[in-house]
Amino acid sequence: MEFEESGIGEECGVFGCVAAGEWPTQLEVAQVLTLGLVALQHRGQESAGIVTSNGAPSPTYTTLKGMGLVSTAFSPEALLKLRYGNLGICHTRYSTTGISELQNCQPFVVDTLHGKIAVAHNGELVNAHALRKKVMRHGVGLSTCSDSELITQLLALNPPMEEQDAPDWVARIKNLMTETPTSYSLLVMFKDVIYAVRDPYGNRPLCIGRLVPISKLHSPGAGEQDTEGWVVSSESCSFQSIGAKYYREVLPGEIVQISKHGIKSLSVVPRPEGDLPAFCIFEYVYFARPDSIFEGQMVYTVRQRCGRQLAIEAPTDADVVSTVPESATPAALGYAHQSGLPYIEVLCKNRYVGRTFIQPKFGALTDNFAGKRVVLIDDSIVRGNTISPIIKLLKEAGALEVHIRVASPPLRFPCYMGINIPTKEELIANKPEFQDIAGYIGADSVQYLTVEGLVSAVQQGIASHQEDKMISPTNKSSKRVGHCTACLTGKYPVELEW
Ligand SMILES: O=P(O)(O)OC[C@H]1O[C@H](OP(=O)(O)OP(=O)(O)O)[C@H](O)[C@@H]1O
Ligand SMILES: NC(=O)CC[C@H](N)C(=O)O
Ligand code: SF4
Ligand SMILES: [Mg+2]
Repeated sequence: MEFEESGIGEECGVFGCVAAGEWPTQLEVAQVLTLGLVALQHRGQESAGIVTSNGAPSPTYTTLKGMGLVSTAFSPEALLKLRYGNLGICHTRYSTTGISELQNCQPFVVDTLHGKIAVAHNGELVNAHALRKKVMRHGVGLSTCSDSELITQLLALNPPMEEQDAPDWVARIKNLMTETPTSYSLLVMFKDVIYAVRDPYGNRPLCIGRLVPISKLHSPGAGEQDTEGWVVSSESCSFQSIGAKYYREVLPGEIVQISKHGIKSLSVVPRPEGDLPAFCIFEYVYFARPDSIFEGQMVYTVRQRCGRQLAIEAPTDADVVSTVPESATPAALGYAHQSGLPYIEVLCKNRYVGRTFIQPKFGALTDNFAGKRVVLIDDSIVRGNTISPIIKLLKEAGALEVHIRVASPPLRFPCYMGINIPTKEELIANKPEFQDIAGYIGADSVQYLTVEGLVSAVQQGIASHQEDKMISPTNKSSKRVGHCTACLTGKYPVELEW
């Protein structure tokens, strides 16, 4: 069998739920957690884990972990064990630090001076190596190579300013933020609350939703008194599958407490003076589900805008516009709309062929394009493994010309913040062949969206009221909008130690 990798690795998904009102709750917290996690499956398929708590003063935590997809990681019998949960957090993993095995599977649960905490993490610590040594110097033993275990242990450490008798979680989380600037979106469960945390750069997403009765879901009159519970998720797409209303995003550097009494913003930790937020721009380009909302805008709409911008920057003399399914479709529609060319489908994707299994992944919808000049849109070219066989297929099936337009700039640099990008040498944009990329992949022409074009397509939809919401009284630097583009530009949001 022949294998050839394509694309860039996903990331992780975190999800949490706290039942509102009286406990024990009537809300099926375990079911909400499982459904929420299934909706984040695109962010990681290696393993999954769920931890629930009954929320009592000396709480009982129930933990389930398994390898593979959410649907296969837990047996129905095992899920029954979670039924007394009044709150819980869960995680679906794509490993970046520490191999894909059960002991690295999240959430991590450790006992601290004040009781057990459970931690779910999306991201990757840029200073994990040095921090590991530092923590070990304190006499803390680490049982895995995972940076998420490191976060858990850092939270368990007494911060310098803490009192002995009661834990000060804000102080502990701030201490973590002092030790490591990025990249993490975290859910920390302690007894009867969940702390939702985004690093000061806001590199990874995190948002909050409100569970309301189905009858009130679409009613504008549904008020706080109708709240059945609170949910928190890497992406808002999961709210649709559990009947929750989008509430708001957790801000960069913010620590939000979620309890049965509601949502409370405890603090917003500032970035160093002058530093902009650095939300991963590739969430918009490729990772996120198109029905998710970031920074007040739907990912699908941003992808369409990228396609429109691409049509402005790289117009093509052609007959039809099409997509490399799945994720490039909104950009292709945007390109078609802007260029005035008709949009048609030229490829049929076999959804049962895995990411690394070379061919046949696509079939040609010959009748739609034989004898025509095709502009084919993809959202990204990474190694270049996907696009070449497609061009060959389309030409053999009768396309007169195939012009490739890419709705993001060439990827040239590795990511150290939670995404597995191939090594520099593996990236097609760094190879000598890139000088004649069209000839190399067999296209009639190839053009990419510029960095400026991508950034403007992303940022023009961030409404000024959204920008205002990002201002915190203590942190004027969070006033402005900013995105990480490091894999495209080599400009990392923080100075790297290697
Ligand atoms: O240049 P390469 O290394 O081949 O990778 C680039 C391709 O990988 C991704 O798609 P993927 O096949 O993951 O599927 P999707 O578009 O359906 O999400 C991306 O959308 C590109 O099409
Ligand atoms: N992709 C991620 O967010 C991974 C989280 C963490 N670094 C892990 O490897 O488990
Ligand atoms: S380097 Fe690229 S993939 Fe990594 S966080 Fe930045 S934009 Fe996202
Ligand atoms: Mg693709």
